[in-house]
Amino acid sequence: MNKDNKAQFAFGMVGLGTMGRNLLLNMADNGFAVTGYDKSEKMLQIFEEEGKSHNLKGYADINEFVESLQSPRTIILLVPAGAIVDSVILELQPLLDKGDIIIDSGNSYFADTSRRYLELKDKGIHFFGMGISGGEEGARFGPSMMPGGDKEAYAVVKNMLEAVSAKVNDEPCVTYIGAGASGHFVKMTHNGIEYAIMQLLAETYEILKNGLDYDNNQIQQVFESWNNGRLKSFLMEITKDVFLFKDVKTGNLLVDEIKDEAKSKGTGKWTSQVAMDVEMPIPIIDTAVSTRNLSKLKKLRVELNEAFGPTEKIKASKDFIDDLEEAFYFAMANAYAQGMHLLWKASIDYEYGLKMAEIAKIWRGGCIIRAEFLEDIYQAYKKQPDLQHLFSDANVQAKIKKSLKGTRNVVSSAISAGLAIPCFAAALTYFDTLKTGRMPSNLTQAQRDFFGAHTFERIDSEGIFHADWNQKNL
Ligand SMILES: NC(=O)C1=CN([C@@H]2O[C@H](COP(=O)(O)OP(=O)(O)OC[C@H]3O[C@@H](n4cnc5c(N)ncnc54)[C@H](OP(=O)(O)O)[C@@H]3O)[C@@H](O)[C@H]2O)C=CC1
Ligand SMILES: O=C(CO)[C@H](O)[C@H](O)COP(=O)(O)O
Repeated sequence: MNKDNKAQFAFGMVGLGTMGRNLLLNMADNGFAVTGYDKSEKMLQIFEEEGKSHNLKGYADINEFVESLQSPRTIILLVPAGAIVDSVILELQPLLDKGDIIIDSGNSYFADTSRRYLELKDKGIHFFGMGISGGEEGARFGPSMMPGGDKEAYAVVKNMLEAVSAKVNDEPCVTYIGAGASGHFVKMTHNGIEYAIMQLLAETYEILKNGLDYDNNQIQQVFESWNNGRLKSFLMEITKDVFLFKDVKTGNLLVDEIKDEAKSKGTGKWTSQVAMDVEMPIPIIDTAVSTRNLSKLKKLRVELNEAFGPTEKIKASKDFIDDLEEAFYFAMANAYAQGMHLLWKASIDYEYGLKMAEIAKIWRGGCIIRAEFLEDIYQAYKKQPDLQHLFSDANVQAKIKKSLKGTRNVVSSAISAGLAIPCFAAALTYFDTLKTGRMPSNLTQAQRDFFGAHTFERIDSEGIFHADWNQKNL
């Protein structure tokens, strides 16, 4: 540390918890001069201890922290989303100069990012939202990052972000996402897909455990074999390992000792809420959010389980595990397709200018939803940048077609046995609806017009029509 020159660090981090500390250490590993600020003394100590081989420093005083940064000051926030981000910005603002940069890298709600950008723009401070994914390990050794908004400020940090990000085929898993709050919108959608895939893995576990009576060891083997094939993904990989992890307290497998009530921090819910706002159907993600909420109704579930009785076993054919692999592939593909479709629509409605291929490309490494299948998504949008829906791509279509038979067998067998597979079922019914040339929605329109004079359109002429349904024109 150079004591004669106070402003010695190139990048500063506010929040030295799981993500902030590890990203900062990653930056230090890559040769960047970094400093951090956290109100927790404990976090500062851990940070300095873990980073002792580097020339870095942590501050408990925000004034000293800001003074230690070179101009233009570049400060990344990795604090809990919501009011804390506003309070940190409020503390920083009087200490900053025009041209300084704040990057919010937490899971902030995208509308908050738009508001903060405008508030800080008035004061001459650059602000942009940047989603980050990869958890603790990703932050430490290479995350996927989704910066969007202020292009001028992005140019200042581009090289650093590319250096610290994950790499796939030597290409960085970070790119300029688009205008406005697009970085946080894309990260929110990433998390929506994350919820869907996690729920599909949970339902697969349910089928194997309660439908087929597999023990944890057998379940682990199924996931392990799938992870060596086209279903290879980060979530599949960690899930297979969960089934081997021993509880220190009981010596049993830890998974069996964990309560069946799933918590959430909000990004999945926001994805569903926003999808409703922009009228994009993403029922697998919606169902994954609702299923976490259903899991919280433990007392009611136990009461109704006693009232209605247990589920039955699945009468499995010898190829059932192969069918299950197809069903997982099918439902997973639908989940990614729904997320991408939402991004396609948001890009139009919010004028984000998203490059869909680039998004798939930077999700192939570093992030929680990284998966083999993202290569197919990347290639599809690379070939056709304006592709509305992933399932219009010929390569994806061919693969989906091949997995349909197994999917129908798994979904119908599980439903017949009374097993709860909400996301598998949502995937299949979404797909079947999407490929219905003429839906029964003409009846919905007739009903709306009948009870509320809401009008309808006709197939044989342009215009808006209303019928006097009470005349009983039978
Ligand atoms: N964990 C993950 O896998 C991922 C998290 N994220 C997002 O990243 C953000 C950070 O998450 P994560 O690192 O897990 O959270 P942590 O809780 O581990 O870390 C947040 C840190 O910020 C500190 N902090 C809180 N308020 C202030 C303040 N006013 N000034 C300075 N420091 C403060 C906290 O201190 P204290 O504990 O004392 O309050 C804590 O050390 C969140 O938005 C999260 O959603 C994004 C991707 C992955
Ligand atoms: O952003 C993440 C990964 O990409 C976080 O891990 C995410 O916040 C987890 O969400 P939840 O707590 O709602 O399951």
